[in-house]
Amino acid sequence: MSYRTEPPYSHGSVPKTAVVLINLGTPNAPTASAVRPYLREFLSDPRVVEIPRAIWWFILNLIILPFRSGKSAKKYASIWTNEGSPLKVHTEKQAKLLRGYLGARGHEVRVEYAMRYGSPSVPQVLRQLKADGCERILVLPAYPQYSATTTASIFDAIFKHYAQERNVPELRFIKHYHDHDAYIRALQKSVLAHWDMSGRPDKLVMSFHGVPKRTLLLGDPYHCECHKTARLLAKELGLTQDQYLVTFQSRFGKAEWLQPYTAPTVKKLAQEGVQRIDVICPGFTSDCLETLEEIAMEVRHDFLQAGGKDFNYIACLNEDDAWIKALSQIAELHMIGWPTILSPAMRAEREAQAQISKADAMRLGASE
Ligand SMILES: C=CC1=C(C)c2cc3[nH]c(cc4nc(cc5[nH]c(cc1n2)c(C)c5CCC(=O)O)C(CCC(=O)O)=C4C)c(C)c3C=C
Ligand SMILES: [Fe+2]
Ligand SMILES: [Fe+2]
Repeated sequence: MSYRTEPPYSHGSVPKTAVVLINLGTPNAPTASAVRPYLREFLSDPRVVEIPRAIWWFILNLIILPFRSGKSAKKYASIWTNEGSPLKVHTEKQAKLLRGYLGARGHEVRVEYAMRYGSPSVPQVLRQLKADGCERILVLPAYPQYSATTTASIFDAIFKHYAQERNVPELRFIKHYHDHDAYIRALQKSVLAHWDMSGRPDKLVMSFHGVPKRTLLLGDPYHCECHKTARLLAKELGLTQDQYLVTFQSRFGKAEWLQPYTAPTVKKLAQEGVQRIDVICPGFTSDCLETLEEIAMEVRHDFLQAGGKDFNYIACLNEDDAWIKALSQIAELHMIGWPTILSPAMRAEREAQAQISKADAMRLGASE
Protein backbone atom coordinates (compact mmCIF):
# COMPACT_ATOMS: atom_id res chain seq x y z
CA MET A 1 0.00 0.00 0.00
CA SER A 2 1.50 3.34 -0.92
CA TYR A 3 0.04 6.36 0.82
CA ARG A 4 0.29 9.99 -0.22
CA THR A 5 2.32 12.16 2.18
CA GLU A 6 0.09 13.71 4.83
CA PRO A 7 0.45 17.32 5.95
CA PRO A 8 1.71 17.58 9.57
CA TYR A 9 -1.00 16.70 12.10
CA SER A 10 -2.09 19.61 14.27
CA HIS A 11 -3.43 18.70 17.74
CA GLY A 12 -6.86 19.90 18.75
CA SER A 13 -7.60 22.02 15.68
CA VAL A 14 -11.28 22.72 14.96
CA PRO A 15 -12.03 20.68 11.84
CA LYS A 16 -13.04 22.71 8.81
CA THR A 17 -15.96 21.69 6.60
CA ALA A 18 -16.17 21.82 2.82
CA VAL A 19 -18.98 21.32 0.32
CA VAL A 20 -17.84 20.10 -3.09
CA LEU A 21 -20.25 20.60 -5.96
CA ILE A 22 -19.32 18.04 -8.63
CA ASN A 23 -20.48 18.14 -12.23
CA LEU A 24 -19.79 15.92 -15.22
CA GLY A 25 -16.97 17.86 -16.85
CA THR A 26 -16.36 19.34 -20.25
CA PRO A 27 -13.43 19.82 -22.65
CA ASN A 28 -10.97 22.67 -22.10
CA ALA A 29 -11.51 24.03 -25.60
CA PRO A 30 -13.94 23.45 -28.48
CA THR A 31 -11.31 21.70 -30.58
CA ALA A 32 -10.86 18.06 -31.59
CA SER A 33 -7.54 17.90 -29.72
CA ALA A 34 -9.22 19.06 -26.48
CA VAL A 35 -12.41 17.03 -26.91
CA ARG A 36 -10.51 13.78 -27.53
CA PRO A 37 -8.85 13.39 -24.07
CA TYR A 38 -12.10 14.50 -22.40
CA LEU A 39 -14.12 11.88 -24.28
CA ARG A 40 -11.41 9.27 -23.64
CA GLU A 41 -11.56 9.84 -19.88
CA PHE A 42 -15.40 9.98 -19.83
CA LEU A 43 -16.05 7.00 -22.07
CA SER A 44 -13.34 4.85 -20.45
CA ASP A 45 -15.32 4.94 -17.20
CA PRO A 46 -16.81 1.44 -16.71
CA ARG A 47 -19.81 3.08 -15.00
CA VAL A 48 -20.60 4.88 -18.28
CA VAL A 49 -19.99 2.10 -20.78
CA GLU A 50 -20.47 -1.44 -19.48
CA ILE A 51 -19.06 -3.28 -22.50
CA PRO A 52 -16.15 -5.68 -21.63
CA ARG A 53 -12.97 -3.56 -21.39
CA ALA A 54 -10.85 -5.24 -24.09
CA ILE A 55 -13.62 -5.03 -26.72
CA TRP A 56 -14.50 -1.47 -25.71
CA TRP A 57 -10.85 -0.35 -25.88
CA PHE A 58 -10.79 -1.15 -29.61
CA ILE A 59 -14.19 0.44 -30.33
CA LEU A 60 -13.33 3.58 -28.35
CA ASN A 61 -9.82 4.12 -29.72
CA LEU A 62 -10.32 2.98 -33.30
CA ILE A 63 -13.86 4.16 -34.02
CA ILE A 64 -15.41 6.54 -31.47
CA LEU A 65 -12.50 8.87 -30.66
CA PRO A 66 -11.21 9.37 -34.23
CA PHE A 67 -14.68 10.16 -35.57
CA ARG A 68 -16.54 11.73 -32.67
CA SER A 69 -13.87 14.16 -31.39
CA GLY A 70 -14.02 16.41 -34.47
CA LYS A 71 -17.82 16.20 -34.77
CA SER A 72 -18.37 16.99 -31.09
CA ALA A 73 -15.80 19.81 -31.22
CA LYS A 74 -17.88 21.55 -33.91
CA LYS A 75 -20.94 21.27 -31.69
CA TYR A 76 -19.02 22.63 -28.71
CA ALA A 77 -17.82 25.54 -30.87
CA SER A 78 -21.47 26.47 -31.50
CA ILE A 79 -22.20 26.96 -27.77
CA TRP A 80 -18.79 28.12 -26.47
CA THR A 81 -18.80 31.48 -24.68
CA ASN A 82 -16.10 34.10 -24.05
CA GLU A 83 -15.82 32.73 -20.53
CA GLY A 84 -15.50 29.10 -21.71
CA SER A 85 -17.72 26.02 -21.76
CA PRO A 86 -21.22 26.86 -20.41
CA LEU A 87 -21.24 23.79 -18.15
CA LYS A 88 -18.05 24.90 -16.38
CA VAL A 89 -18.95 28.59 -16.31
CA HIS A 90 -22.32 27.88 -14.65
CA THR A 91 -20.94 25.31 -12.20
CA GLU A 92 -18.21 27.69 -11.08
CA LYS A 93 -20.72 30.51 -10.58
CA GLN A 94 -23.10 28.22 -8.68
CA ALA A 95 -20.30 27.25 -6.27
CA LYS A 96 -19.43 30.90 -5.71
CA LEU A 97 -23.06 31.85 -5.09
CA LEU A 98 -23.59 28.86 -2.80
CA ARG A 99 -20.50 29.90 -0.81
CA GLY A 100 -21.98 33.38 -0.38
CA TYR A 101 -25.43 32.01 0.49
CA LEU A 102 -24.20 29.56 3.11
CA GLY A 103 -21.86 32.21 4.50
CA ALA A 104 -24.74 34.69 4.81
CA ARG A 105 -26.63 32.03 6.77
CA GLY A 106 -23.76 31.87 9.26
CA HIS A 107 -22.04 28.68 8.06
CA GLU A 108 -18.26 28.55 8.08
CA VAL A 109 -17.77 26.26 5.10
CA ARG A 110 -15.57 26.11 2.08
CA VAL A 111 -17.52 25.61 -1.14
CA GLU A 112 -15.56 24.37 -4.14
CA TYR A 113 -16.51 22.79 -7.45
CA ALA A 114 -14.91 19.90 -9.28
CA MET A 115 -15.44 17.99 -12.50
CA ARG A 116 -15.70 14.21 -12.71
CA TYR A 117 -13.88 14.29 -16.05
CA GLY A 118 -11.50 17.09 -17.03
CA SER A 119 -10.61 19.95 -14.74
CA PRO A 120 -10.60 20.99 -11.97
CA SER A 121 -10.43 17.27 -11.27
CA VAL A 122 -11.79 15.58 -8.14
CA PRO A 123 -8.28 14.58 -6.86
CA GLN A 124 -6.96 18.11 -7.48
CA VAL A 125 -9.74 19.70 -5.40
CA LEU A 126 -9.59 17.07 -2.62
CA ARG A 127 -5.81 17.51 -2.34
CA GLN A 128 -6.25 21.25 -1.89
CA LEU A 129 -8.95 20.77 0.76
CA LYS A 130 -6.66 18.38 2.67
CA ALA A 131 -3.82 20.92 2.51
CA ASP A 132 -6.19 23.57 3.87
CA GLY A 133 -7.23 21.42 6.83
CA CYS A 134 -10.74 20.37 5.78
CA GLU A 135 -11.72 17.39 7.89
CA ARG A 136 -15.35 17.16 6.82
CA ILE A 137 -16.40 16.91 3.20
CA LEU A 138 -19.92 16.97 1.82
CA VAL A 139 -20.09 15.62 -1.74
CA LEU A 140 -22.86 17.34 -3.68
CA PRO A 141 -23.32 15.96 -7.21
CA ALA A 142 -24.84 18.40 -9.70
CA TYR A 143 -27.34 15.68 -10.68
CA PRO A 144 -30.75 15.74 -8.94
CA GLN A 145 -31.56 12.21 -10.20
CA TYR A 146 -29.28 9.35 -9.12
CA SER A 147 -27.78 7.17 -11.82
CA ALA A 148 -24.93 4.67 -11.61
CA THR A 149 -23.55 6.31 -14.76
CA THR A 150 -23.17 9.73 -13.13
CA THR A 151 -23.68 9.97 -9.33
CA ALA A 152 -22.07 6.62 -8.50
CA SER A 153 -19.16 7.45 -10.76
CA ILE A 154 -18.54 10.60 -8.69
CA PHE A 155 -18.60 8.47 -5.54
CA ASP A 156 -16.06 6.09 -7.15
CA ALA A 157 -13.70 9.01 -7.83
CA ILE A 158 -13.90 10.09 -4.17
CA PHE A 159 -13.30 6.54 -2.84
CA LYS A 160 -10.42 6.06 -5.25
CA HIS A 161 -8.76 9.26 -4.08
CA TYR A 162 -9.03 8.46 -0.39
CA ALA A 163 -7.89 4.87 -0.87
CA GLN A 164 -4.39 6.38 -0.95
CA GLU A 165 -4.72 8.53 2.16
CA ARG A 166 -4.07 7.62 5.78
CA ASN A 167 -6.06 10.41 7.38
CA VAL A 168 -9.40 10.19 5.56
CA PRO A 169 -11.79 13.06 6.31
CA GLU A 170 -15.33 12.53 7.50
CA LEU A 171 -17.35 12.11 4.32
CA ARG A 172 -21.00 12.54 3.43
CA PHE A 173 -22.51 11.86 0.02
CA ILE A 174 -25.74 13.28 -1.34
CA LYS A 175 -27.28 10.57 -3.45
CA HIS A 176 -30.15 12.53 -5.01
CA TYR A 177 -32.58 15.39 -4.56
CA HIS A 178 -34.97 14.69 -7.45
CA ASP A 179 -38.00 15.24 -5.19
CA HIS A 180 -36.66 17.98 -2.92
CA ASP A 181 -39.30 20.62 -2.49
CA ALA A 182 -36.99 23.59 -3.08
CA TYR A 183 -35.59 22.06 -6.30
CA ILE A 184 -39.09 21.38 -7.63
CA ARG A 185 -40.21 24.89 -6.71
CA ALA A 186 -37.17 26.45 -8.39
CA LEU A 187 -38.13 24.56 -11.58
CA GLN A 188 -41.77 25.64 -11.22
CA LYS A 189 -40.72 29.28 -10.78
CA SER A 190 -38.56 29.19 -13.89
CA VAL A 191 -41.41 27.73 -16.00
CA LEU A 192 -43.92 30.26 -14.66
CA ALA A 193 -41.50 33.15 -15.33
CA HIS A 194 -41.19 31.90 -18.90
CA TRP A 195 -44.96 31.61 -19.31
CA ASP A 196 -45.51 35.10 -17.84
CA MET A 197 -43.32 36.46 -20.64
CA SER A 198 -44.37 34.27 -23.56
CA GLY A 199 -47.73 32.68 -22.76
CA ARG A 200 -48.43 28.96 -22.41
CA PRO A 201 -47.57 26.16 -24.87
CA ASP A 202 -49.81 23.39 -26.18
CA LYS A 203 -47.46 20.91 -24.49
CA LEU A 204 -44.60 21.11 -22.01
CA VAL A 205 -41.91 18.57 -22.90
CA MET A 206 -39.66 17.55 -20.00
CA SER A 207 -36.55 16.09 -21.58
CA PHE A 208 -34.03 14.15 -19.43
CA HIS A 209 -30.65 12.74 -20.46
CA GLY A 210 -31.10 9.10 -21.46
CA VAL A 211 -29.29 5.99 -20.27
CA PRO A 212 -29.34 2.46 -21.73
CA LYS A 213 -32.71 0.77 -21.06
CA ARG A 214 -30.76 -2.23 -19.75
CA THR A 215 -29.67 -0.19 -16.69
CA LEU A 216 -33.31 0.29 -15.70
CA LEU A 217 -33.98 -3.43 -16.03
CA LEU A 218 -30.89 -4.12 -13.90
CA GLY A 219 -32.10 -1.91 -11.05
CA ASP A 220 -30.90 1.64 -11.67
CA PRO A 221 -33.53 4.00 -10.18
CA TYR A 222 -32.72 6.86 -12.62
CA HIS A 223 -35.80 6.37 -14.83
CA CYS A 224 -38.16 6.38 -11.83
CA GLU A 225 -36.50 9.44 -10.34
CA CYS A 226 -36.84 11.37 -13.61
CA HIS A 227 -40.53 10.47 -13.73
CA LYS A 228 -41.00 11.51 -10.12
CA THR A 229 -39.38 14.91 -10.75
CA ALA A 230 -41.65 15.36 -13.78
CA ARG A 231 -44.78 14.36 -11.88
CA LEU A 232 -44.00 16.72 -8.99
CA LEU A 233 -43.20 19.60 -11.34
CA ALA A 234 -46.41 19.00 -13.32
CA LYS A 235 -48.35 18.98 -10.05
CA GLU A 236 -46.81 22.28 -8.94
CA LEU A 237 -47.67 23.76 -12.35
CA GLY A 238 -51.22 22.40 -12.16
CA LEU A 239 -50.79 20.47 -15.43
CA THR A 240 -53.04 17.59 -16.40
CA GLN A 241 -51.50 14.45 -17.89
CA ASP A 242 -52.24 15.50 -21.48
CA GLN A 243 -50.50 18.87 -21.05
CA TYR A 244 -46.96 17.53 -20.56
CA LEU A 245 -44.75 14.61 -21.52
CA VAL A 246 -41.49 13.07 -20.39
CA THR A 247 -38.83 12.18 -22.96
CA PHE A 248 -35.16 11.07 -22.98
CA GLN A 249 -32.44 12.64 -25.12
CA SER A 250 -28.74 12.25 -26.04
CA ARG A 251 -28.77 8.58 -27.00
CA PHE A 252 -25.25 7.23 -27.48
CA GLY A 253 -24.49 4.03 -29.40
CA LYS A 254 -26.73 1.43 -30.96
CA ALA A 255 -28.43 -0.15 -27.92
CA GLU A 256 -31.95 0.77 -26.88
CA TRP A 257 -32.04 3.67 -24.39
CA LEU A 258 -34.90 4.91 -22.21
CA GLN A 259 -37.93 5.78 -24.31
CA PRO A 260 -39.59 7.84 -25.66
CA TYR A 261 -36.68 9.61 -27.36
CA THR A 262 -36.96 13.40 -27.40
CA ALA A 263 -36.28 14.21 -31.08
CA PRO A 264 -38.71 11.72 -32.73
CA THR A 265 -41.36 12.59 -30.13
CA VAL A 266 -41.34 16.32 -30.84
CA LYS A 267 -41.35 15.62 -34.60
CA LYS A 268 -44.44 13.46 -34.12
CA LEU A 269 -46.10 16.19 -32.06
CA ALA A 270 -45.54 18.68 -34.90
CA GLN A 271 -46.89 16.19 -37.46
CA GLU A 272 -50.00 15.69 -35.31
CA GLY A 273 -50.66 19.43 -35.45
CA VAL A 274 -49.27 20.58 -32.11
CA GLN A 275 -48.30 24.19 -32.82
CA ARG A 276 -46.28 25.23 -29.82
CA ILE A 277 -44.10 23.26 -27.44
CA ASP A 278 -41.90 24.43 -24.58
CA VAL A 279 -39.01 22.16 -23.66
CA ILE A 280 -37.36 22.08 -20.24
CA CYS A 281 -34.48 19.79 -19.18
CA PRO A 282 -34.97 19.38 -15.40
CA GLY A 283 -32.14 16.85 -14.97
CA PHE A 284 -29.51 19.32 -16.14
CA THR A 285 -28.80 21.93 -13.52
CA SER A 286 -26.44 23.87 -15.81
CA ASP A 287 -26.88 24.59 -19.48
CA CYS A 288 -24.42 22.57 -21.54
CA LEU A 289 -23.89 20.95 -24.91
CA GLU A 290 -26.87 18.64 -24.44
CA THR A 291 -29.32 21.47 -23.76
CA LEU A 292 -27.96 24.40 -25.78
CA GLU A 293 -26.97 22.50 -28.91
CA GLU A 294 -29.03 19.30 -28.90
CA ILE A 295 -32.30 20.74 -27.61
CA ALA A 296 -32.25 24.47 -28.32
CA MET A 297 -30.73 24.02 -31.81
CA GLU A 298 -31.19 20.47 -33.18
CA VAL A 299 -34.54 19.55 -31.63
CA ARG A 300 -35.91 23.04 -32.34
CA HIS A 301 -34.96 22.54 -36.00
CA ASP A 302 -36.61 19.09 -36.05
CA PHE A 303 -39.86 20.46 -34.61
CA LEU A 304 -40.08 23.40 -36.99
CA GLN A 305 -39.11 21.26 -40.01
CA ALA A 306 -41.91 18.84 -39.16
CA GLY A 307 -44.48 21.65 -39.25
CA GLY A 308 -44.42 23.00 -35.68
CA LYS A 309 -44.83 26.77 -35.39
CA ASP A 310 -43.35 27.84 -32.08
CA PHE A 311 -40.55 26.19 -30.08
CA ASN A 312 -39.39 27.57 -26.74
CA TYR A 313 -36.46 26.24 -24.79
CA ILE A 314 -36.67 27.01 -21.06
CA ALA A 315 -33.13 27.52 -19.74
CA CYS A 316 -31.63 25.36 -16.98
CA LEU A 317 -31.62 26.65 -13.41
CA ASN A 318 -28.00 27.88 -13.78
CA GLU A 319 -27.53 30.85 -11.39
CA ASP A 320 -31.23 31.24 -10.60
CA ASP A 321 -31.73 32.58 -7.09
CA ALA A 322 -34.34 29.99 -6.07
CA TRP A 323 -31.99 27.25 -7.27
CA ILE A 324 -29.00 28.50 -5.26
CA LYS A 325 -31.33 28.71 -2.28
CA ALA A 326 -32.43 25.12 -2.98
CA LEU A 327 -28.80 23.98 -3.21
CA SER A 328 -28.08 25.65 0.13
CA GLN A 329 -31.09 23.92 1.75
CA ILE A 330 -29.97 20.56 0.35
CA ALA A 331 -26.43 21.14 1.63
CA GLU A 332 -27.68 22.32 5.04
CA LEU A 333 -29.88 19.24 5.39
CA HIS A 334 -26.85 17.00 4.88
CA MET A 335 -24.56 19.02 7.16
CA ILE A 336 -26.82 18.54 10.19
CA GLY A 337 -24.68 17.69 13.23
CA TRP A 338 -21.55 19.25 11.77
CA PRO A 339 -20.48 22.37 13.66
CA THR A 340 -20.49 24.74 10.70
CA ILE A 341 -22.05 27.56 12.68
CA LEU A 342 -19.26 28.31 15.14
CA SER A 343 -19.80 29.62 18.65
CA PRO A 344 -17.55 32.54 19.71
CA ALA A 345 -15.57 30.05 21.86
CA MET A 346 -14.97 27.73 18.90
CA ARG A 347 -13.97 30.66 16.73
CA ALA A 348 -11.46 31.81 19.38
CA GLU A 349 -10.11 28.24 19.61
CA ARG A 350 -9.71 28.11 15.84
CA GLU A 351 -7.82 31.42 15.86
CA ALA A 352 -5.54 30.15 18.64
CA GLN A 353 -4.90 26.88 16.76
CA ALA A 354 -4.06 28.79 13.59
CA GLN A 355 -1.46 30.77 15.55
CA ILE A 356 0.00 27.57 17.07
CA SER A 357 0.16 25.87 13.65
CA LYS A 358 1.89 28.93 12.22
CA ALA A 359 4.42 28.92 15.06
CA ASP A 360 4.94 25.13 14.62
CA ALA A 361 5.51 25.57 10.90
CA MET A 362 8.06 28.33 11.55
CA ARG A 363 9.83 26.22 14.20
CA LEU A 364 9.96 23.22 11.83
CA GLY A 365 11.23 25.42 9.03
CA ALA A 366 13.95 26.87 11.29
CA SER A 367 15.12 23.42 12.47
CA GLU A 368 15.57 22.07 8.93
C1 LIG B 1 -27.67 14.54 -16.60
C2 LIG B 1 -27.15 13.38 -16.47
C3 LIG B 1 -26.37 12.62 -17.44
C4 LIG B 1 -26.45 11.24 -17.65
C5 LIG B 1 -27.35 10.27 -16.92
C6 LIG B 1 -25.51 10.92 -18.67
C7 LIG B 1 -25.29 9.65 -19.16
C8 LIG B 1 -24.52 9.34 -20.27
N1 LIG B 1 -23.89 10.20 -21.16
C9 LIG B 1 -23.22 9.53 -22.13
C10 LIG B 1 -22.47 10.05 -23.20
C11 LIG B 1 -22.19 11.42 -23.41
N2 LIG B 1 -22.72 12.48 -22.70
C12 LIG B 1 -22.15 13.65 -23.12
C13 LIG B 1 -22.37 14.91 -22.64
C14 LIG B 1 -23.05 15.21 -21.47
N3 LIG B 1 -23.74 14.32 -20.66
C15 LIG B 1 -24.25 15.00 -19.57
C16 LIG B 1 -25.01 14.47 -18.52
C17 LIG B 1 -25.37 13.12 -18.37
N4 LIG B 1 -24.88 12.06 -19.08
C18 LIG B 1 -23.89 16.38 -19.73
C19 LIG B 1 -24.22 17.46 -18.74
C20 LIG B 1 -23.17 16.51 -20.90
C21 LIG B 1 -22.62 17.79 -21.52
C22 LIG B 1 -21.19 18.08 -21.21
C23 LIG B 1 -20.74 19.41 -21.73
O1 LIG B 1 -19.51 19.54 -21.91
O2 LIG B 1 -21.49 20.35 -21.97
C24 LIG B 1 -21.18 13.33 -24.16
C25 LIG B 1 -20.20 14.32 -24.81
C26 LIG B 1 -20.72 15.11 -25.89
C27 LIG B 1 -20.85 14.34 -27.15
O3 LIG B 1 -19.83 13.95 -27.73
O4 LIG B 1 -21.99 14.09 -27.53
C28 LIG B 1 -21.22 11.95 -24.35
C29 LIG B 1 -20.39 11.12 -25.31
C30 LIG B 1 -23.43 8.15 -21.86
C31 LIG B 1 -22.82 7.02 -22.70
C32 LIG B 1 -24.24 8.03 -20.72
C33 LIG B 1 -24.77 6.86 -20.03
C34 LIG B 1 -24.52 5.61 -20.29
FE1 LIG C 1 -24.13 12.32 -21.18
FE1 LIG D 1 -25.82 15.05 -27.32
